[in-house]
Amino acid sequence: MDKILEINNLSFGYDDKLILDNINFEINSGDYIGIVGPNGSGKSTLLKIILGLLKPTKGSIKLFGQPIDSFKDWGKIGYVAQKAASFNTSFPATVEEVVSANLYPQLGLFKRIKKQHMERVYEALELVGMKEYSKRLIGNLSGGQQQRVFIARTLVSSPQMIFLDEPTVGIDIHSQDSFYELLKDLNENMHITIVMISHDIGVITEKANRVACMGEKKLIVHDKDSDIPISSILSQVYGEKMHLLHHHH
Ligand SMILES: Nc1ncnc2c1ncn2[C@@H]1O[C@H](COP(=O)(O)OP(=O)(O)OP(=O)(O)O)[C@@H](O)[C@H]1O
Repeated sequence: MDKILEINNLSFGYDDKLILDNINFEINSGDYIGIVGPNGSGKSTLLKIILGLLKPTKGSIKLFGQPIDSFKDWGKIGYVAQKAASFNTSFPATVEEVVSANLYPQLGLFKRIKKQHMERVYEALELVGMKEYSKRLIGNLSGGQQQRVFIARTLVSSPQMIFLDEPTVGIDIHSQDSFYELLKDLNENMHITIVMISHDIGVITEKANRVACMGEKKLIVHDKDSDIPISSILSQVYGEKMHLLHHHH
């Protein structure tokens, strides 16, 4: 199996406050990983380090076999943030403009987008079921539809791995279900590796094939087919609060 992310002995702190303490973690091609953990445990910090936005204090990270410092192929890695609640209804960009904006890093800043590039945009929108909304303003769509557009936006760079940071916060339950169907489809049929941060342990344990649990500055990884029940790992990290968090839809 191809390792697409390798983290060795990683530590990180903001100023002198240690957040991650000697973490080891690997992601294989085709994984569907959920990252869970209490508020403030360091999930977003870990993600920012993996995306090259923060530098580790100690340890090493390899992306697709390459040390992160010399890694250039960022198109292989997609990123979808929390629901872009900040779009107001008159935000002046259409769906196809939002998606095609992600073509510029590949084209170079001053190249024009041509017809064949727009075909990729429409293909991506078709894949996420949003092609008919191409000309609509992004701010006029529901939260669930916007998240689909943001998936399409990452797809135009043909990513092999997509990170999502609490992508369904503020999205109604039916749209959440179809959003998870889309992720499953990307993972199983397009073989895109999915790494999703979520507070919803019920969803993560159901959808992901590995769960990485952040707590006490450490990351504990649980495989779906392991003999150890996931509840024992979660209760180490969440303690007494766990029964409040563990629910299924
Ligand atoms: N830029 C920063 N400077 C200093 N401390 C920070 C900074 N960003 C985050 N922290 C602190 O680092 C810790 C980890 O934060 P982080 O956002 O990574 O946690 P998280 O697990 O993603 O939390 P949540 O689930 O609430 O989003 C928290 O104690 C937070 O207050």
